Amino acid sequence: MCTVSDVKAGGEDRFVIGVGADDAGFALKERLRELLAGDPRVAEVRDFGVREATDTEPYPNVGLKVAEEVAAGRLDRAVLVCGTGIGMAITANKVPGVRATTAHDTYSAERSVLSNNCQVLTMGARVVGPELAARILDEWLGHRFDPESASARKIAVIAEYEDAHHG
Ligand SMILES: O=C[C@H](O)[C@H](O)COP(=O)(O)O
Repeated sequence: MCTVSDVKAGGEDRFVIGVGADDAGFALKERLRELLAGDPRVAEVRDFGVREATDTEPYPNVGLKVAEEVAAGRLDRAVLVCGTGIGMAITANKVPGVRATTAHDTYSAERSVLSNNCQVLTMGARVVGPELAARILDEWLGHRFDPESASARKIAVIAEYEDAHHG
């Protein structure tokens, strides 16, 4: 499995993005996966399942698998979908170094990157419709965190706590 750094080493600046869902989020994940596959800002999409709407794999199993890939540097970002997005966010945030957020509007999607440097976006298929979800995804792909920004020192507090308590 090539790592993100391998992709980046080739001068590739586009995202390597993982997607995952549970049965409640399967259909929306499939739609977002297709959008990502056709987006010029995305180099590769890796699908961590579920692969059918009848697969009742608990969402934490999928969320942890994807979040660990982000933490390991094998994914730049990830999109996780469940019924509300909440369970996937709670799950992904258990992995040290991962910042996941649920966003059901474009402003939150923008600030999740620019203020919070979130690598993981979660959405709830029972909360947001497919067209708005597509808009939110498009907004999210359009921003990159600025490590020189004023937000960086605030995020550093989170990282320092993690290192001190989970390092
Ligand atoms: O956050 C949890 C998700 O919304 C999941 O899809 C539904 O979980 P539940 O079946 O425990 O309500």
